Amino acid sequence: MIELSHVSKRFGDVAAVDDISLHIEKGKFCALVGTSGCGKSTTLRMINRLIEHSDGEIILDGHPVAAYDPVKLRRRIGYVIQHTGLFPHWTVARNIGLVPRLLKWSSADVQAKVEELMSLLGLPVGEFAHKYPHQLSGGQAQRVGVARALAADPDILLMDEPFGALDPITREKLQDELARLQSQMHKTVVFVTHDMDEALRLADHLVVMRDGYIVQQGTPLSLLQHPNDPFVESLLGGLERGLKQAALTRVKDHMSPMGPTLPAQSRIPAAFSLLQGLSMMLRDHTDRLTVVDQHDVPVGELTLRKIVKEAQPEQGKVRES
Ligand SMILES: Nc1ncnc2c1ncn2[C@@H]1O[C@H](COP(=O)(O)OP(=O)(O)OP(=O)(O)O)[C@@H](O)[C@H]1O
Repeated sequence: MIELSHVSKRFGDVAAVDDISLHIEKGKFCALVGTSGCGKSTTLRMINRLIEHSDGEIILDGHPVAAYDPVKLRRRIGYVIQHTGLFPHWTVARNIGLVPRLLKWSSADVQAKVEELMSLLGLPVGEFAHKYPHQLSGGQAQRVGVARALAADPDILLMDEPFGALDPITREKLQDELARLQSQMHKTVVFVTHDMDEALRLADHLVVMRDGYIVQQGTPLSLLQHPNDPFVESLLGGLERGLKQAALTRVKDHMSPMGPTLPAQSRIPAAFSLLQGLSMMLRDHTDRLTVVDQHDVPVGELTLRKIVKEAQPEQGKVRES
């Protein structure tokens, strides 16, 4: 658990972070979003004490960060940045094993951990263990960066624009993989991004910052339903807010029981989103879909009427998946 209480950071006369309070529960994914220079990276770096805060208190697992030895603190917190920060003259395997070696793990344990993480992140050991960073694509280097951050099995992972330098397709792929890893590992993640779609896709808790302070925070769906400020509304996509909300809402939570009429021909898996349902209706020129489970067995139906109804803020439900 991470708790920031009335935290500020001044650089001379500049208030980079101004009296922010934030509670991040254990195992949750928190995304910090906002325009350039609003204090996102400073907030992140105060958590692992790369930057010391000027005021307020930052608590990790019940203890103020100020009470930890900064070097030991950083070894137990994973940290991933945009340009990986890999050592260029070290192989992939050596880069990933850095922190376990510093923690004096045995070489057998380091090697086992490195191999486990490489396969978890889709980097076949035989192909990549002995490569150097300059021999990797941007996406592969970023995977190595994530593996290195996870090597000592930290409870907390800080990620500063980790996918910011990647092309959109690689970026989306790594977002999917991070979501998959998080569903298995349940780390407490603090993730900085400029990209609202990335934040909406990954976060349990979304924090919108401007000029050093927090404008609004909550679940992605609650912010989409009730932005409290024109700045938040425009960051959330203005007119496209309804579509983003539909993208976060699962068919299974809003389908109706099978009706007495013949099932619709078009079928949608229950795990898909209402946005995918809407797209399928447009493609198939229909206002009704049969919802199927993972074995392709019909379990309900989804109607256009229901999607439109769910898009109303009063009717929407907060996402729990
Ligand atoms: N070491 C420093 N010395 C002086 N000012 C700094 C320092 N680091 C950051 N700042 C200032 O603090 C403010 C917040 O910077 P920060 O890097 O946290 O913003 P950010 O939201 O992460 O920006 P970006 O999205 O562009 O990375 C900016 O005005 C920046 O110029």
